[in-house]
Amino acid sequence: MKIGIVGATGYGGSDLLRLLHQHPKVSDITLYSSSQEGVHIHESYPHLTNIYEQVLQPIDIDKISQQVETVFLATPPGVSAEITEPLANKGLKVIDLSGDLRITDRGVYQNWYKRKAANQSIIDEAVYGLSEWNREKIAKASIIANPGCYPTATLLALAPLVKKRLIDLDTVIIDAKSGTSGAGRSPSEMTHYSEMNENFKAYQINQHKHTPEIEQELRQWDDDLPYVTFQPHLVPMVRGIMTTIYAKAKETMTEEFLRNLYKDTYANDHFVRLRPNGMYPSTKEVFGSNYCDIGITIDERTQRITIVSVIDNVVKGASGQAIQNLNIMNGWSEQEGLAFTPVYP
Ligand SMILES: NC(=O)C1=CN([C@@H]2O[C@H](COP(=O)(O)OP(=O)(O)OC[C@H]3O[C@@H](n4cnc5c(N)ncnc54)[C@H](OP(=O)(O)O)[C@@H]3O)[C@@H](O)[C@H]2O)C=CC1
Ligand SMILES: CC(=O)N[C@@H](CCC(=O)OP(=O)(O)O)C(=O)O
Repeated sequence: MKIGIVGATGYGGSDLLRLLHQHPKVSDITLYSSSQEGVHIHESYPHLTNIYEQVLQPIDIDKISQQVETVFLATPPGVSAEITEPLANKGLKVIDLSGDLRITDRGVYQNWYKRKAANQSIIDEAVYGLSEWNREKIAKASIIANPGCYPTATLLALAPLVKKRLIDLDTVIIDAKSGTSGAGRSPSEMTHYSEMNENFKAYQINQHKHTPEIEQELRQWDDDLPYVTFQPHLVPMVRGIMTTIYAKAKETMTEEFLRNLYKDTYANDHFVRLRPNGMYPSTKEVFGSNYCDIGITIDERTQRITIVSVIDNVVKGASGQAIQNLNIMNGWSEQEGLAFTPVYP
């Protein structure tokens, strides 16, 4: 299949290149850039030397439509809102890694992203690409809104409980920590070495744009949901997200019941792995991979449930889940191009 990547010079784009290199169904990749036309990709990323020889092409919708069949948009907010529609009108399939097409209510998007939303028709056409929970819709979709990194870790962790309406939703607290690659490649004051080395910060308290995305998806499963508390932190590492989620059980439940619920729910989902009783995952255990690892317990004294989930933010939180969705859209095995072990240590 002929694939295009817009934004290949960013972290999400370069990780797509890493994974697609060993994807058996992808033979031909064209790279597009808004700022580095004519430059070889390995000049921007020397680690790709002798692996990718492509020269970055300008973002010209007509040319893209002649060159590729499916295009990944690994671009900052605002870009997909502009270019998804013209690309789709040319018959291309689009997998968007940004947040532009995830929020179905334009007013909510504009409120949290502080920018103009995409046209409603293109938002309505996009399918939210949480692979494990939306397979049937993804299989028929032409446009995918790939989930945000924090929402991926959060929704996979909460889904079994929320779908069965087993927790009081106004007690949910999502305490999330991310490595700095989540902020992209462009230098920023928040993430540069002196700011982050030997440091740990909470940021965007009560203002993070992933809050409405998490609420929107949880509401599809339990319409009792008012709001959740979601709090991200930056930690001094490059890749990885850990969410520690606390929620109160509606009715008395045992540890055994809880474990069986998660085991049964994800029994056929290769990329979601449940830790045995008393064990909790750490970010290194999924580093560089498409896995989401989950540990769960209940304090039978307080009936408070604690769920710990980890992902690699760039892979399951972006490029890997985007490829999982490409596989589903094409009827290929979900593991194509993604079947490798995490990098450890
Ligand atoms: N990093 C992560 O962990 C995750 C990222 N995401 C989302 O994926 C998207 C990409 O993220 P990431 O790769 O980290 O970001 P980066 O900042 O690393 O890269 C974004 C790329 O977009 C391109 N770009 C910038 N402005 C424009 C423009 N006006 N038109 C077209 N292309 C443009 C740039 O390439 P060039 O100058 O060559 O055009 C740049 O390299 C973002 O929306 C992000 O929020 C989602 C989940 C996780
Ligand atoms: C550490 C860090 O800065 N992380 C980013 C999350 C990146 C992301 O997933 O953003 P999109 O929803 O646009 O895809 C943030 O907090 O904004």
